[in-house]
Amino acid sequence: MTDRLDASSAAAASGSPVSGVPAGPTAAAAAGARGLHAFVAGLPKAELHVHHVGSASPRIVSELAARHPDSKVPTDPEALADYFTFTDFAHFIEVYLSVVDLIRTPEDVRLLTYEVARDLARQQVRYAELTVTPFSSTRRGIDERAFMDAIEDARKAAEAEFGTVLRWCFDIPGEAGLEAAEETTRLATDDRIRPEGLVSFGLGGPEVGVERPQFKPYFDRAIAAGLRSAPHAGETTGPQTVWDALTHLRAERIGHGTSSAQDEKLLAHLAEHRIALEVCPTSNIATRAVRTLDEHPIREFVKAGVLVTVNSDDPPMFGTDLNNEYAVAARLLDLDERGVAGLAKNAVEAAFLDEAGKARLRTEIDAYATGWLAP
Ligand SMILES: Nc1ncnc2c1ncn2[C@@H]1O[C@H](CCC(=O)c2cccc(C(=O)O)c2)[C@@H](O)[C@H]1O
Ligand SMILES: [Zn+2]
Repeated sequence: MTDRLDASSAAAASGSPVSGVPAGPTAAAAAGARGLHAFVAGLPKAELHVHHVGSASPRIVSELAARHPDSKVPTDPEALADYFTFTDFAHFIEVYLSVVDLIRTPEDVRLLTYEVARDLARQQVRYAELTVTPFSSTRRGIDERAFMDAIEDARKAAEAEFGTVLRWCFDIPGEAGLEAAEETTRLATDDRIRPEGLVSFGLGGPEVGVERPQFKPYFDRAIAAGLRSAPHAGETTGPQTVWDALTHLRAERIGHGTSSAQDEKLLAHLAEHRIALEVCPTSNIATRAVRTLDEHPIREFVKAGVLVTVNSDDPPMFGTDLNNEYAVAARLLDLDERGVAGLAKNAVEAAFLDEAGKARLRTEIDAYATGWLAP
């Protein structure tokens, strides 16, 4: 499909004003691409779909692997790149869990979290909602109180030292079933244990055979406790999974939602109700959820007026980072700098952040884009 959107319609559809023009297919485009990468690198950003363990850098993973020689995870960063090559989604989960197995002490948790925050700050990420799976750590023997203290300690240090604001999304690893759902809900709603930075509740892992409606009681409890709902859906299964997340889990945002493009009514519903899709282009290719980037449905989403946010999911595992995901989205949507700034502002609109915080981020993005584009 080659229905290329020009920057104006793309950015307009994505909810932000633009007067930019699409880069032409010439040397100017090459210069523009270089300029665009530089623009993205400095652009203040918010990231809404990025996993805690999935963000462990090769350096951190190899350091943790060295601490645990019994692990099959390579200690050599180069070998790790091969190790992070997946044949399908199930293989991705298997590799993901082998990294989860490396996180064995509260010190491992704090080191991981602080370094992830450092990597986000390096990309000018001012605000990130990090998806954390506490069940996977508590069931592996990490004390729940120590776990919460470790992530909160790193969160506060990151805000003080990097200026990056972190919030948590606690997600249920759905394939682990209702035991995991109960434990995750308890950790997310018990005021004696839930961390101050917790804002949302999610559902991750394989979708095949993991029907969303069964988790309704747990999402009801989390929402009643003031948490926002942002489950994965439509990543490796069809649009019905997205419908189920909307109707049974009262999703306010959808992780991936890739298969939404197969259902016109669903696209219209998402657009009408401003339910953001947390789009992670390279993730979808790496896990084989989508065959090639040119076949990625992000253009259909924008064309349908859906609120599209750009995210990295598990960046080191997918050989990417958030800046690269913005560059990929800009290429697929044929965006200039103003259009890319519009994507950043989409993430601010969809963030589970108070209005004052959103206003600050919007001002930062506008000031940066204006400064960049000034003659
Ligand atoms: N793109 C992604 N799409 C979906 N999820 C993703 C993605 N990236 C990262 N995740 C994370 O993968 C985990 C999967 C954990 C899991 O399935 C599982 C199954 C059985 C037992 C246990 C256990 O811990 O004992 C865990 C989830 O927690 C989720 O947060
Ligand atoms: Zn994810």
